[in-house]
Amino acid sequence: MQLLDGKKTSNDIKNEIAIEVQSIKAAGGKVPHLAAVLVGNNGASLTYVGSKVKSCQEIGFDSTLVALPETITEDELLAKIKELNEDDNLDGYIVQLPLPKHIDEQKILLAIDPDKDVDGFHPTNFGRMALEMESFIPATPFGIMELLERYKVETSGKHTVVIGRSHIVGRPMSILMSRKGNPGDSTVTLTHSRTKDLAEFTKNADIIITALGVPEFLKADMVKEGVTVIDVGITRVDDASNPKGYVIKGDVDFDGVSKKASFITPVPGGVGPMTIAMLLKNTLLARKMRSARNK
Ligand SMILES: Nc1nc2c(c(=O)[nH]1)N[C@@H](CN(C=O)c1ccc(C(=O)N[C@@H](CCC(=O)O)C(=O)O)cc1)CN2
Repeated sequence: MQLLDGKKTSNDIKNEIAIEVQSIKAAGGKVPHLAAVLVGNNGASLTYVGSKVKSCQEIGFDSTLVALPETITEDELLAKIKELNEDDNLDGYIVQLPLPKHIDEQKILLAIDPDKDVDGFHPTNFGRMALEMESFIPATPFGIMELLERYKVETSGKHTVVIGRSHIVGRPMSILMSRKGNPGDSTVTLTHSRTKDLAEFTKNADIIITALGVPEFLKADMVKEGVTVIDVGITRVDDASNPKGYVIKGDVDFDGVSKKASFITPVPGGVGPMTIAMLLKNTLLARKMRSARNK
């Protein structure tokens, strides 16, 4: 069994980007600038946005944290988005999800300038991704593709079962794995909460990508020998004995499934850190595209 080490791989990617930033600086160019919009005080979102800003500082990007109160109205947030779209000093930005319930997420994501949409959630980028054109690819699926590539996992002609149809992970993942190329060229089944007999699909899968958010639901008897398992689930489970007050659990019963798997991601330290690294990669791409447009 080979562990797909997202922590190590994400550090490699950050180092590679840091080297590119040094060359941009040496050539007198402008370094990439990422902004992160955080609405409210959701504990997990604070952690993730904090990591995004810290990573920018580590690799030499400019970064801006736009922290807004939970009580902000939809119109006020849309006004902020307009400001960020018009800010010439900014290459890309993200709006951290989830947003408070009184704000229509879809409306906010639609308002983001597709050229600055480094999360790749705008329909323009989503459509370009589906059509195999250059675009920003949502960071979590992009990170999974990068792990498969760097660890040379064979995906061509394989049966990939994706569990979960969220717009952030499952749906884009199913598109990427069915696109031409390597990784890709897979035969994909997208399963979800209404799928009957899920285990019938997982038992026949060569590759399973699970993004359900149900701790340890994928058990050893639901997979075949030699399977590749990508665990996107990150659930915080209360644990008074832990100094943080919680432990992080993936969707996969790691101890059981890893005995049958040929490749598997851990949680934590698998897909999560890759999400941050690929956001930085998208931001570097945004900078390059902007400087090419301004020539
Ligand atoms: N605008 C966006 N919102 C959200 C995205 C996104 O890509 N764009 N994805 C997730 C949250 N996320 C990044 O934003 C994210 C999730 C997890 C990790 C991570 O490194 N996890 C660690 C565990 C850390 C912990 O929870 O203590 C791990 O798996 O090792 C990074 C980023 C939803 N929102």
